[in-house]
Amino acid sequence: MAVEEKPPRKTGPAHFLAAAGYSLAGLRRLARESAFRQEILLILGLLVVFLVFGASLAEIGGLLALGLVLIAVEALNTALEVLVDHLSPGWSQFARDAKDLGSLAVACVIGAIVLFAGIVLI
Ligand SMILES: Nc1ncnc2c1ncn2[C@@H]1O[C@H](COP(=O)(O)OP(=O)(O)OP(=O)(O)O)[C@@H](O)[C@H]1O
Repeated sequence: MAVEEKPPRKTGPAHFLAAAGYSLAGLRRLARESAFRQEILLILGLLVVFLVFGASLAEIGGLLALGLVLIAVEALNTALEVLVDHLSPGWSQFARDAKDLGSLAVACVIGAIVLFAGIVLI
């Protein structure tokens, strides 16, 4: 297997700009996942409900912060799925465990968001 040479490491402001570009590329990749698009709809839907019910700035900030945590966990879960699919094109127990654990992590954050929204709105 041919090994591609790594580009030289960037430092200082160039590193900061490059990292922002990598994150944007990650966001574009994540946007191809239907689960991610549904999670964004959940956050936006709850945001509208919070605004209609006159939630405080702190409550809206809490929702947005939890939404960012959900995006972060979904990004890591997608990274894990990409690796697992590459390592195990067929069925295997480790692939199943890894994907199920990733799903659990996402489900926990969605549970935290639903709990938070329930507490704010009740
Ligand atoms: N290669 C595999 N070997 C064994 N089980 C697998 C494999 N790929 C997927 N699974 C099982 O199928 C489930 C769904 O996997 P799939 O790849 O369809 O994820 P997904 O539904 O796209 O996840 P998400 O909604 O988080 O994107 C996994 O949680 C796992 O239990």
